[in-house]
Amino acid sequence: MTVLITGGAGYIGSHMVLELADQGEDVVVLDNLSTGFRWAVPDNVPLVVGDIGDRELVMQTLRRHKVDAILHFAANIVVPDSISDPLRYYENNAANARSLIASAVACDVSHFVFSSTAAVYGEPQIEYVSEETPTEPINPYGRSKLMVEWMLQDVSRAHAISHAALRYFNVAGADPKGRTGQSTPNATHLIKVAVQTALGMRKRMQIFGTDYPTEDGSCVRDYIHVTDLVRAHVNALAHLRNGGDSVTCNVGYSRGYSVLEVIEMVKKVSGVDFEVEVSGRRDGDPARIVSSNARIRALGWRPANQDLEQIVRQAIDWERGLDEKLLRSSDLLVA
Ligand SMILES: NC(=O)c1ccc[n+]([C@@H]2O[C@H](COP(=O)([O-])OP(=O)(O)OC[C@H]3O[C@@H](n4cnc5c(N)ncnc54)[C@H](O)[C@@H]3O)[C@@H](O)[C@H]2O)c1
Ligand SMILES: O=c1ccn([C@@H]2O[C@H](COP(=O)(O)OP(=O)(O)O[C@H]3O[C@H](CO)[C@@H](O)[C@H](O)[C@H]3O)[C@@H](O)[C@H]2O)c(=O)[nH]1
Repeated sequence: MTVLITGGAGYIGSHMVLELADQGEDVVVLDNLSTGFRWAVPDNVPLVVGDIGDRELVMQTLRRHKVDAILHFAANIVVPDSISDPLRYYENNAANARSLIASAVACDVSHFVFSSTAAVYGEPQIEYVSEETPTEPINPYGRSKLMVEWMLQDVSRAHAISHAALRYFNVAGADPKGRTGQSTPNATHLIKVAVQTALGMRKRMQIFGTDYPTEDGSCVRDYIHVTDLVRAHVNALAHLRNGGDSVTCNVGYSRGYSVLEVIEMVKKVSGVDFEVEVSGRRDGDPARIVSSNARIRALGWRPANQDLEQIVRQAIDWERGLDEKLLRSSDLLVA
């Protein structure tokens, strides 16, 4: 039994590859390297460079490697880009996912684990978001992900394929052994931006709003370490392989930190009092979004890396080594 990991050369997917390879699972990666890196896939893991929307290539890969499960990470992920170029997001995140699911059904793949997002909830006015909270996405990114959840629900009813939709909260941190991490050059995520500012790669950073109805006025998020996140996929896959029903689960720590708290932590860990300016609110930011994680815990998931200080320390360590890694990588030379 082989697991196909789409987007396995990207940030989260490359951690998933390492986790499964460390466990001795047979893995194959499909990635078009649009935002991923060849070096992020270990040499002993087969990498098929191509697109999830390429039916022929996908079906050939599924058959050749006798794939029984797909972990589908490949997508476009920048919310503001999804607003300025919605059709690209519907094409890649929804239409290409439809094509991938069709290939999976045609090749009798048994299980499908999908990278969904807390963005499907929109702006919930609730302290802890459960999977029963209404899904009201407010941008094309969140909508494109919700469409795939719907497709999977219908397809799992009609065909012999079970699925898990995992709604990630805010993913951060890096592989504790330093093998991979968040490498996207222009990433917009708070911890990445704050770390880059601490390391002098940006002159200053902005806080998008301090007038929210939260304790200190800045937005509150549920930051989850990427290694705990990928372990949730291991639990979800085991559940499906043991004959469990299709399931939708939040994956977060059920604990919120404000933007100001995160920035303070990055300053403390880096020892650099970098420049921060308060600017206006960013479009589409909910004031607070924190998970209830009872359902994924019921599948046996137990987080192990909840310490924000540790998450930030590993993000800093990774960023420090990244420049050299990018310079050495053939991806950059090709670009
Ligand atoms: N990073 C977060 O905080 C976060 C939060 C919620 C959900 N997610 C979801 O997790 C998944 C992984 O995100 P990430 O942060 O690792 O992003 P990423 O950009 O680092 O990884 C995406 C990978 O998919 C590949 N890819 C994109 N389109 C493809 C296609 N059509 N065919 C083949 N490969 C393709 C890219 O080259 C890249 O390697 C995404 O589905 C994203 O929506 C991420
Ligand atoms: O330079 C920055 C960057 C971010 N923020 C704030 O920090 C918070 C977190 O922002 P960010 O790290 O961009 O994450 P989110 O917008 O919460 O979205 C992330 O988390 C979602 C799940 O909750 C995923 O779906 C998205 O892909 C992922 O980008 C928000 O309040 C932002 O306004 C700043 O103040 N300054």
